[in-house]
Amino acid sequence: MAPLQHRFLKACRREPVDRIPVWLMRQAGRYQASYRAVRAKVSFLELCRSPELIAQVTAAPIDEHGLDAAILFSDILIALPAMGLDLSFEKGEKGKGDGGPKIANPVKTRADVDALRVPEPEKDLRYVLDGVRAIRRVLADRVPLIGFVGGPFTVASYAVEGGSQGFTRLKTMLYADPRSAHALFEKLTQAAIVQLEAQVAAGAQAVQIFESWLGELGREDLEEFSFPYLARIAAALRKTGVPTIFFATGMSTHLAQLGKLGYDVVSVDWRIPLEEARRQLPPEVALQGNLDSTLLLGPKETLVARARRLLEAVGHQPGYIFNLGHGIQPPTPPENVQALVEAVHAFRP
Ligand SMILES: Cc1c2[nH]c(c1CCC(=O)O)Cc1[nH]c(c(CCC(=O)O)c1C)Cc1[nH]c(c(CCC(=O)O)c1C)Cc1[nH]c(c(C)c1CCC(=O)O)C2
Repeated sequence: MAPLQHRFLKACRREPVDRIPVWLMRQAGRYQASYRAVRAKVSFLELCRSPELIAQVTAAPIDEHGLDAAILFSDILIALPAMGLDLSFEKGEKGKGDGGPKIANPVKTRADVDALRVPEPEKDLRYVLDGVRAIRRVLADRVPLIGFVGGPFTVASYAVEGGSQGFTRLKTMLYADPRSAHALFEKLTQAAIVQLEAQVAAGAQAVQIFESWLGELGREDLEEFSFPYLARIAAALRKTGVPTIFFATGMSTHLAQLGKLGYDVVSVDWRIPLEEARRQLPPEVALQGNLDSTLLLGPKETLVARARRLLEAVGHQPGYIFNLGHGIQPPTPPENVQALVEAVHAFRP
């Protein structure tokens, strides 16, 4: 199929589609036996640094479940080592859940911020871009490839806290040392732009910004510390010509503002009825979301009924991409992913 005619790209541009496109955040991951088999042999970072394995795990959910878009297998923290931060992923301890990211030398002072380097993607992150090129070869235009980076606030939360341990240090920096916070967001904005430009140049056909934890901020802080940077990323990406998707959680109270940042698609979480999100976003912005990922744990009948409700609510208007409100949870039965994709494709827009 001609690449621009894929239903996912058409929906991003708010053109009519034959079926509602569906892809799922974390569609390549631990709920799949094929992914667990790869991870039994290599660490998470080794996986992220191998172009061949990146292509293999990115394509697996397309082959296994018939999803309408692939998402680059990587991580929002992948550029931090090149920027000067010592990143590792801890192995999950038995009974303590999964291992999370850890940064041994988190950003604390203005000097730490100034020492951060903006990465040079073709040099520092060559394996990501070789991964993008390898995925395009493996996919052979069956479905489009989505590239991504983390949003400045979400990446900063790991860089400053040293891992997944809340937001107090970063938020304290906003109030106690706003100039350093701005300098940090400025660096992360530049890093986001150069990475996404390089991913598009290597073959990514759409891009998504994962700003997962932005819902931590209130309106005043969003206006000062986040929206200007997000708008700059959107403006830079517009020049690349590929559709742009903005994703965050906990942001349902700010949809009118998010709709003005310049992204083609806004992805919303499960906290807001989808038809309400549709009314609050400007008509020129497409909508993605918003099934609660817990529904994928079952029962299947409830999952399918809830998916149909979303489709009936917004699927008859152009500009809708079916997705979850956040990532797939590792205990998800693969047959439920299959049932969900079939239910979305059975709907007539
Ligand atoms: C916050 C965040 C991270 N990474 C990401 C986010 C934003 C999205 C979100 O909110 O979930 C983004 C991400 N991480 C991963 C992808 C791949 C693409 C996809 O399939 O969606 C994407 C888009 C792989 C991954 N990234 C990670 C895994 C699990 C690693 C493993 O195999 O053990 C995967 C598949 C590890 C990771 N990476 C991160 C954390 C906190 C963790 C540990 C928690 C966890 O295990 O889920 C940082």
